[in-house]
Parts: sequence; C-alpha cells; structure tokens
Amino acid sequence: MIRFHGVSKRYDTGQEALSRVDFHIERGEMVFLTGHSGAGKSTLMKLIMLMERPTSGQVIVGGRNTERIRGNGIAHYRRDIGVVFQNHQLLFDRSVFDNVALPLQVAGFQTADIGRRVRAALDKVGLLHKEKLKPITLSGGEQQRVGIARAVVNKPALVLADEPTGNLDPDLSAEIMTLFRQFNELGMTLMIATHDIELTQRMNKRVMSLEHGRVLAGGNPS
Ligand SMILES: Nc1ncnc2c1ncn2[C@@H]1O[C@H](COP(=O)(O)OP(=O)(O)OP(=O)(O)O)[C@@H](O)[C@H]1O
Repeated sequence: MIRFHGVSKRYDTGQEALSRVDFHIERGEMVFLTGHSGAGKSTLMKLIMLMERPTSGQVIVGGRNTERIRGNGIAHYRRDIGVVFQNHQLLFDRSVFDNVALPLQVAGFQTADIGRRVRAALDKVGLLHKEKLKPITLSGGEQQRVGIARAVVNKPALVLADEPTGNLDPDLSAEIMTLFRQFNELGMTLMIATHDIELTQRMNKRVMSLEHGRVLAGGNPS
C-alpha cells in the first residue's frame, strides 16, 4: 500500500526532516509511527498526502509513483485517503452531519447517497444521535470521533492519523484506538502517528519508529 524508497526531505530552511527512509506497509495493515518530537512523523505523512514532496527518493502509494501525480490528479488521489488530526479541524459553524458530509459533497455525491453514508459513518463512531448538534457542544472525545467519521465516510483505502489521541485521557484514547481497529478489521490500511508508547504496546500492532529522520525499527511487515 505504501512504499518509501530512499526518501529524504530537506526543507527550504536546510532542515533535513527525513534521511534515506525505506519502509513498506502492506494493504490491510495497521501500523503505529512513533518517535521524539521533530523525528519526522508529520513530514512522512505530508509526503503521502502530497502536501510536501521529497527532495530525493520515491514515495509509492497504492502502486502509483506519487511523483507523477500532479495538478488535478492530486485532489483525485487524496479522495482515497482519510486524514485525522489531533485538533479535529472541524467547522464549528456547521452541524456534526455537515462536517462529516463535507468530503462527499466535494466529491460530488448525490444528496440521498450523502445522507445514507454520513449516517452509516456516524453510527460506526456512536454519534448518530448527535448529528444535528454543533461540534462546539461536544466533548473532546466526541469531536475526535466526528473527525474520524469524516475521515472514513468516503470509505478510503488508507487512513492517516497524526496524534489522534494527543489531547485525550487514557480511556478516551483507548476508545479511539478500538474504533481504528474496527476500521482496520473492515480492510482499511491505517498509519497512526503517536507519542503514546503504552497505547501502542496494548494494541499489539506493528510499531515503526523514527529517530532524527531515520527509520530505527519496524520498517517492514514481520
Ligand atoms: N515546513 C517546515 N519548514 C521547515 N522545517 C520543518 C517544516 N516542517 C517540519 N520541519 C522540521 O522538520 C523536522 C521534522 O518535523 P516533523 O513535524 O515532521 O516531526 P514530528 O516527528 O512530526 O514532530 P512532532 O511529534 O513534534 O509533531 C523538525 O526539525 C521540524 O522543525
């Protein structure tokens, strides 16, 4: 699903965020990405999202060399990737329903189809009864679940989550991880960046660790 071949990323500031990174994630895997602050986790995910481009090396996603994905192709490519952030990035003047519907509207789905899919996603994260509320009235854990529903509503093959439990207490973090595991069991490939080593140990999934822009361990399926 994702292959990095000798990927380096140097920002314009001269900072080398990734240095000759090689790894492979198979379709259907759930992999944690860990490492100290500044190790390069977000940069690695931005390269997969085509928000940044490598200075050298190849990023292959779903069998496609992303170097060749340009212009209009980028939006199309991103439709098959769900993204979850630590700070939700929800629209606070829209309802829960509208927030989750957003990716489907952008992709041009029919209204009836949108309703069906949004409710299915909200049901999976246990928030069907809150579809009319504004996100501001929800707890942090609920807001994060809205963010997750939005990330998966399009049934993407790949979900990237950057510190999805960063602001949550241990019980809520475990709940979010259970959700991710359920999506993984449905066949989605997941990559989850986290500082929470204890949480990753409990999940019993592959852990890939970065240190100063290099893969320290766990770069390949066991
Ligand atoms: N846009 C940018 N311009 C310049 N340097 C950057 C940029 N983004 C990240 N960096 C630098 O690249 C390195 C890797 O940053 P990155 O955000 O990928 O790390 P991270 O492992 O996600 O860290 P954290 O856990 O703190 O989010 C850091 O030294 C950071 O300062």
